Amino acid sequence: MSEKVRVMLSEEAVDKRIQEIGEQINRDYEGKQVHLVCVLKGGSFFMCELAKRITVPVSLDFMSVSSYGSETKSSGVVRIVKDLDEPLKDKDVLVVEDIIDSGRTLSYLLEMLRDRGPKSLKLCTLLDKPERRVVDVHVDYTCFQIPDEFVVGYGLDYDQRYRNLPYIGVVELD
Ligand SMILES: O=P(O)(O)OC[C@H]1O[C@H](OP(=O)(O)OP(=O)(O)O)[C@H](O)[C@@H]1O
Ligand code: HPA
Repeated sequence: MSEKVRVMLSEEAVDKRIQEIGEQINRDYEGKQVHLVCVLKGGSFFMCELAKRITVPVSLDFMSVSSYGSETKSSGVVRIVKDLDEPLKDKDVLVVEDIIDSGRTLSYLLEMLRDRGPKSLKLCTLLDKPERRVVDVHVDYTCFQIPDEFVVGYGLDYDQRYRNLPYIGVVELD
């Protein structure tokens, strides 16, 4: 059996939309410094492209989380695998993610980060699959809402592969 990737969102479409979102962030954060928090691994490609388009002062930090074992996955409890290097106290924090699916990861993570006392806390995602939502999450910036299909590329993986594709695609098996 071989795999093919069907393009859902071309590289040009993704780049154009990231530019638009970057401009919106520049307007919203005028006069401030935005502290971007990247959720690894998937968020890293989007974070880099977004950061290049932001013209207000930017600082960056990275964290990695994983759901607890399969039994508790549906509880949405996440374990910090790599924590942030810096405190969030009094910072204007913008969490950058590749995708919001059930909403469990981000809902839990945002609560955890809010407890660290940022001045503001917002969420920016490359992709959102609203049909899959189980837990409500307020998303401040969404590049694309997509249908309920398993996507790869731009940081998103299928069994750790395809993260490096410069577009968003759907893996199809022949
Ligand atoms: O809304 P949810 O249903 O919680 O799903 C979204 C989460 O799943 C993906 O991460 P994943 O665990 O695949 O990690 P990765 O970024 O390292 O691939 C994605 O990056 C989000 O963090
Ligand atoms: O569609 C997806 N693709 C890759 N990883 C994911 N994690 C949640 N949804 C997805």
